[in-house]
Amino acid sequence: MKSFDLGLYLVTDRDLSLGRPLEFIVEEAVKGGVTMVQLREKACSSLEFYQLGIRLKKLLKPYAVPLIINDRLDIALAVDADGLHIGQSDLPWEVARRLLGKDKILGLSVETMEQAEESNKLDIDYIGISPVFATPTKTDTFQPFGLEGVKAVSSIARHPNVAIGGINMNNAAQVMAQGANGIAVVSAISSAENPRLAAEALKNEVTG
Ligand SMILES: Cc1ncc(COP(=O)(O)OP(=O)(O)O)c(N)n1
Ligand SMILES: Cc1ncsc1CCOP(=O)(O)O
Ligand SMILES: [Mg+2]
Repeated sequence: MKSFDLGLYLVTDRDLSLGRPLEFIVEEAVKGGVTMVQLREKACSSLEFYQLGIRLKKLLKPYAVPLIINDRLDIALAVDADGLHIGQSDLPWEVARRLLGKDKILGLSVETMEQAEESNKLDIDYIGISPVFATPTKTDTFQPFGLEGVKAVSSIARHPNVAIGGINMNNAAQVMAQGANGIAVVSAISSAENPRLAAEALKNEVTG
């Protein structure tokens, strides 16, 4: 059975990791309480993406933290990752599901209320509410949902949801209070001076 906890979801970005190795960020984050990890490296050759995936899979196995691959179904299959995260402009979810099989985790971003409603009909495992707030980490986004939007999506969503975009220590508790099942962050952990302490502090906000 696939089981996963969206509570505190780390999405990687080596460019925002202050020169530290990805493995260091990921392992410290997991020790601090991260429950899911997504390998999201936009400026990466296929070979490097594959090698990073293999290394992260090995690293995460003893912690039983799922590894999700961003965008690349081929890499998710090649490294036998726990799942794939796709957006509205990525491969169709049906194709991803067919090739991944029913036992892998499939996440889909929703950027509008209409997409959130549509996602209820799909054979996916979670939705990413994207973005909650505007963020310099990803600028090619739709209008941010804001806290009210997170509340509206959470109230209609049939799938578990994770909120993403501009989430940090100052707003994590408010995001959770809207009904989100978890928060996904890049910079709040990857760019923190101490990623383990940052993860611990965020986890406290999530668990209350
Ligand atoms: C958990 C989570 N939610 C949303 C996204 C954004 O995915 P997408 O819209 O495909 O954009 P890119 O990440 O590919 O730039 C995500 N990655 N993770
Ligand atoms: C990948 C992604 N999808 C929507 S916003 C975003 C980036 C979130 O980064 P940060 O947590 O640094 O705002
Ligand atoms: Mg994508």
